[in-house]
Amino acid sequence: MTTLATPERATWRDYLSLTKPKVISLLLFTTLTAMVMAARGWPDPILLLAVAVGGYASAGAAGVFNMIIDRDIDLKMARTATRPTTSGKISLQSALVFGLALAVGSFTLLWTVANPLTAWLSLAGLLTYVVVYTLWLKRMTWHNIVIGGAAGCFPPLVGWAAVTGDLNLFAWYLFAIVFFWTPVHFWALALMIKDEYAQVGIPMLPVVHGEKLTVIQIGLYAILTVVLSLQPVLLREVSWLYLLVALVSGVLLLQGAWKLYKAPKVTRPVAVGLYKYSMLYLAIVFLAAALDRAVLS
Ligand code: HEM
Ligand SMILES: CC(C)=CCC/C(C)=C/CC/C(C)=C/COP(=O)(O)OP(=O)(O)O
Repeated sequence: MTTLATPERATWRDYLSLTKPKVISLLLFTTLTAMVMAARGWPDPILLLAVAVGGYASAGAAGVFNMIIDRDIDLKMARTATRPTTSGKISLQSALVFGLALAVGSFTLLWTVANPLTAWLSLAGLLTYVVVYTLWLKRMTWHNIVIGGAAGCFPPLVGWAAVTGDLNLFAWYLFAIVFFWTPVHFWALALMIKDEYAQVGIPMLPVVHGEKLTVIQIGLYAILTVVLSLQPVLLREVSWLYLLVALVSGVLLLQGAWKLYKAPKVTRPVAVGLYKYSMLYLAIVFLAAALDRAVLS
């Protein structure tokens, strides 16, 4: 007698993995620290909680839609091959319902507890990631990261708008810091997995123009990131504490990029080092700005 294999049931962990929780942890960190910067101290705890939940749900929905759209290429890359959308553990329909529920829930929560601007900014981040990056540019041009990377710059605007109901020049500087940081973060990683991208035909910079040009671009974007990160000091939005931290962590970022440039050949430890440090760098800069504005002003 033959027994029919029953498909493995998806658990809550599978659904959680669709939201890319590790990536969201840093996105959300930029949102919550931007709230502290805007409030110059602790924001209202109910607002903080609503923005944390709404921000997670919005970025999570973006991750779900990305995994639905990209399941053909995700299946062929070792890093992404076991995602529930590629293994079939979560059906397309279930993923779609989950993503839509997160997106609608997030928009409603942010609109009602924060304000309409916050809800719209969050939706703009989601749409930039899904439509501009995933659907439009990712498979078309190596500029995908620079232009599509704007998606990841919305979280600090979301946090700022939730507290103030508005945006100012300083909030846009936070956007710009993440904007110029993203290519450093992503291309350092792309250097290590360029063969996988080449295999599935994704035109990431190291695949299209090689390692040397990628390393030069990483250096230029690292310089722009550090220069931009110092501008809020000139605007007197932050003071000596932030200046000190941004300078030291910025020098370390530049050092990482320089090490990559000087190496005769890109080696995994150097690229991994910069990739990992890039994430610490962003967290440190945002934390320093939040502390500076909360404690020193
Ligand atoms: C277009 C923009 C971006 C692209 C294409 C990108 C791409 C990636 C990729 C492919 C990974 C590897 C994930 C894995 O190992 O499965 C990664 C990791 C990560 N990214 Fe990004 N990223 C972008 C922007 C951002 C932004 C704006 C943030 C946060 C502010 C961020 C935070 C992270 C974190 C925290 C990780 C580590 C996740 C882990 O350890 O598994 N990324 N990114
Ligand atoms: C405010 C708001 C909702 C903002 C959303 C911002 C957002 C979700 C940014 C995500 C960045 C990211 C993980 C890109 C990787 O995509 P990939 O397709 O290149 O990576 P993969 O190969 O791991 O799927």
